[in-house]
Amino acid sequence: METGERNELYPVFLKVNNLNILIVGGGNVALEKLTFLLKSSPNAKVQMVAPHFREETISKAKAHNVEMITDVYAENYLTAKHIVIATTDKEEVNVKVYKDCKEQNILVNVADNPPYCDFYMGGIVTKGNVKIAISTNGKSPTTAKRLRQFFEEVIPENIDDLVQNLNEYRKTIKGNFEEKVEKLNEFTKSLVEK
Ligand SMILES: C[C@@]1(CC(=O)O)c2cc3[nH]c(cc4nc(cc5[nH]c(cc(n2)[C@H]1CCC(=O)O)[C@@](C)(CC(=O)O)[C@@H]5CCC(=O)O)C(CC(=O)O)=C4CCC(=O)O)c(CCC(=O)O)c3CC(=O)O
Ligand SMILES: NC(=O)C1=CN([C@@H]2O[C@H](COP(=O)(O)OP(=O)(O)OC[C@H]3O[C@@H](n4cnc5c(N)ncnc54)[C@H](O)[C@@H]3O)[C@@H](O)[C@H]2O)C=CC1
Repeated sequence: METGERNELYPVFLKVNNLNILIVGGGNVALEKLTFLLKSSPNAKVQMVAPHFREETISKAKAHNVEMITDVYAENYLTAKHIVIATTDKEEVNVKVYKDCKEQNILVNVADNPPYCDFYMGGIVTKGNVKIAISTNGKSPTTAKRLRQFFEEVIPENIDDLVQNLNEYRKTIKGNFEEKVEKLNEFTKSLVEK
């Protein structure tokens, strides 16, 4: 069914190893969000705060130097944070996290709760230097997951060779900016010609 709706979210590729991320909660949802975050960005700087952490969450966190603080959420944990993900089983705690973040202009995602998200986590495909992020505008996370699996399958592993080769080639091209752009476009046009 064509509804005429359009995804107006703006994707960015964050250097999360330069940013301080807080995950509130240490249960199943925290583990899911942490797992996808670290799968894409193994060096992300993450701190977690929860009164209780599940075993699997602890193993994952330890393997990636994620700091775990055993405590209930309090506003002081937002200090110096850029991005916060709330995953607790207490609606009122998640809403408090959301409001505290809004007051401090910190980007916040209440997992699985779109009205309380400044941004959504997406499906992510990584092949060497190439990364594709997928969003269904929050309409169907399952579709995002299936598309991620589809692109993981169809995008060739050696796509990174093309990137590396063109990176070398662009260093060797002489001339001004326009001439370089023209050469690179000429060199790669067969990729999009039917
Ligand atoms: C809006 C968003 C906000 C956010 O959390 O950021 C959101 C919201 C919700 N998710 C829900 C459930 C599920 N989420 C998944 C999976 C993923 N969810 C992810 C992102 C997002 N989920 C954001 C939108 C992304 C977009 O725009 O498409 C992915 C892509 C990335 C990630 O989690 O890091 C990751 C796949 C990663 C991968 O595999 O690559 C599965 C599938 C499964 O696990 O098999 C299910 C069960 C099936 C189902 O319900 O569809 C529910 C209902 C909860 C309830 O029942 O109450 C809501 C709430 C609602 O929709 O209202
Ligand atoms: N598990 C799932 O796949 C799904 C869960 N949900 C909902 O998401 C919420 C979380 O689910 P789970 O992660 O499975 O629960 P969980 O019980 O595994 O984890 C909840 C976490 O929140 C922490 N927590 C509780 N109070 C806190 C506080 N004041 N400050 C900081 N942390 C606190 C707990 O210590 C625990 O680590 C629930 O409301 C659930 O209904 C929704 C859809 C799917």
